Amino acid sequence: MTAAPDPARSVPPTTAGTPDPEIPDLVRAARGLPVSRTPVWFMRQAGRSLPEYRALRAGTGMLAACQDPDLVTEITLQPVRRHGVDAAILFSDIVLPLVVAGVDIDIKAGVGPVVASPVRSVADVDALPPLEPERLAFLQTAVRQLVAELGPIPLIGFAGAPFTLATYLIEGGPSKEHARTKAFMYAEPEAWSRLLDRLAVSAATFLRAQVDAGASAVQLFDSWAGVLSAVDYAERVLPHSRAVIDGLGDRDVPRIHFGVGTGELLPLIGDAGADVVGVDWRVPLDEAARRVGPARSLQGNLDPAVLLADRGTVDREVRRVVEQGRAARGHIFNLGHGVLPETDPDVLTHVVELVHELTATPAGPTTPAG
Ligand SMILES: Cc1c2[nH]c(c1CCC(=O)O)Cc1[nH]c(c(CCC(=O)O)c1C)Cc1[nH]c(c(CCC(=O)O)c1C)Cc1[nH]c(c(C)c1CCC(=O)O)C2
Repeated sequence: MTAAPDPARSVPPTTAGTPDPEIPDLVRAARGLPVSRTPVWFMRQAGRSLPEYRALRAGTGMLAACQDPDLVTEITLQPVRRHGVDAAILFSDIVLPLVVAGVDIDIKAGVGPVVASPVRSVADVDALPPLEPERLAFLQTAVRQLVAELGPIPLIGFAGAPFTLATYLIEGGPSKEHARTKAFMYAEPEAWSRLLDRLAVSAATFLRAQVDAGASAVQLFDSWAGVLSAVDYAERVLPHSRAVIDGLGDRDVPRIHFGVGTGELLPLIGDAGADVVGVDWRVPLDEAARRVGPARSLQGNLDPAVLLADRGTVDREVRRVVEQGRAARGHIFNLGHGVLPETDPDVLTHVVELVHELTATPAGPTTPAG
């Protein structure tokens, strides 16, 4: 599916004394190693912007599709074939571990996850069923099929972080202010901590299942963490997100950690244990690199709405993100949040080509930091 690795590339050792030219650019960028060109993928690349996705999904509910290994495989591959992105992301959803464990959740089209009985008390927390790893056999089948089909292209596994999952469980569905969630966090600190502990355990189980079946990297989505102050995030959320990442043990895969509106939290998001901090469009990548420090790479951060503008604007903004990304230890090009459903897929393909063109190094690898 991609060109054979270029033997002329000199790839530094990743483990003492063993240079490995087989390591994909995504993994190298995540580790701050030289890349042949900046890797690109898009959050929500598999989904409603693609007509072939809408055709395949017709008549199948979102959660049913996520539990059908053949559908998961095909939907995950669609954007890789069409756009030539440098990574696939497993077609699934952050609420899937809860659904598989037996929590009554539906994903309503155009709305998002809706929880039948929201969590509002300690008793509700204790009643949440645990996720038995054996119930993830379908997911591991999908991952194995994908790894076989993808060849050298890495598959990113993912999970929802405890805070973001807690917002759905407590609110009962999507919300803007997350007021009930915060009220529960302040009023019931012990129940809160117990809830996030449980969510961390199931997120870690979900990630391990994907990595053990062959995923090459993982992303922890804490999409809504940006609604918290740095102090509350540090004290009441970060330890639980760290527990998810620590739950991967010594599995040697890069960890990407992302949230929206997290400008003030960027150093903490890194501290929770990420190799790569995902950044939305609000903070330019050179400034994000200063906030995160030299020990981590960055992912992001084109505003998804830019893709709805004219070609000149798209090109200018892509160039800006690429240039600002050079300040980071390593840069994985992405959007600042998911692809909007109304995006023209041809524009996504164009962005992949442009990023590759702007960052290709025919004479050999570059070090993004200079
Ligand atoms: C918060 C969150 C959710 N799910 C996810 C997050 C974190 C990322 C983010 O912040 O966007 C993660 C997610 N959800 C989905 C993926 C698949 C992989 C990918 O292409 O990125 C991933 C990584 C598929 C999906 N998840 C969902 C869809 C759309 C459902 C459909 O096609 O009918 C897809 C493709 C549904 C969903 N699920 C959720 C929402 C808010 C929605 C959108 C509701 C809507 O607009 O319809 C919860």
